[in-house]
Amino acid sequence: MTLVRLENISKTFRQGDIEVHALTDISLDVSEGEFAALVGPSGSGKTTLLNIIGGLDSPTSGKVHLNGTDVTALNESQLSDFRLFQLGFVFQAYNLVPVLSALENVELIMVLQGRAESERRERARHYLDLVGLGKVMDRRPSALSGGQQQRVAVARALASGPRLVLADEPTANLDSDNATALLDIMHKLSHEEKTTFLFSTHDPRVMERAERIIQLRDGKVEMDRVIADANAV
Ligand SMILES: Nc1ncnc2c1ncn2[C@@H]1O[C@H](COP(=O)(O)OP(=O)(O)OP(=O)(O)O)[C@@H](O)[C@H]1O
Repeated sequence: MTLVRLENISKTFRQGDIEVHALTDISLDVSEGEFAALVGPSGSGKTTLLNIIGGLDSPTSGKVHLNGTDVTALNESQLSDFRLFQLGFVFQAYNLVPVLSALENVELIMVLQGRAESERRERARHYLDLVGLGKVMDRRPSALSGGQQQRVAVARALASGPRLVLADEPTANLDSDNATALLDIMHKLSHEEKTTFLFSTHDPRVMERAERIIQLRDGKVEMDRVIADANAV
């Protein structure tokens, strides 16, 4: 089933008299369960595309359909609800709240979703266990390594029950071993939880683990290749 459908997406940024064509006429589909990497040189449009799919930015023209909803037609309050219930985000900077424990950080989005405390706690523990942090869930982010903090961010994204997880350079601040370990965890979760992942990366070792590679250049899709069947583990 198609989860994301991009139709003729273009994005132009204007800086004074200068126009930057960040994305030009991008059309592509992402199916449910895919584990796909968005790759391409710096400035090729990866972040812009992820932001548009995630409703954090709007295209200059074109449409984004996610799970049957025309994201580009939503107003601000519909968009924030949509993001809260349908999407999980993992950013380059882990974006954890420093005064909260790992467990409380994972619970936070579920608080906003209005989930009951017992359910929140149970889900947060479950996902922290799955990412291998069961023993350190009471620690604050400052007492965790970078790799562990990013695993908290992955647990947080998944615990909210999203249809799609968008990850912008999730391994950019990690060394190679931590980067591959994080990707292995994301990959495992994408199969076990049947969650769709779309992540951007520069890292060749991270790219190797993708089941589909969408390569951008100058704001256009230069190559789009399925490496493995997303349903085969
Ligand atoms: N807010 C903005 N205002 C003006 N230009 C922008 C803005 N955001 C992005 N751009 C431009 O759009 C183009 C695409 O940028 P984008 O950040 O999407 O690329 P990227 O592939 O994610 O790069 P990187 O790998 O370095 O993060 C670049 O030319 C960038 O300078």
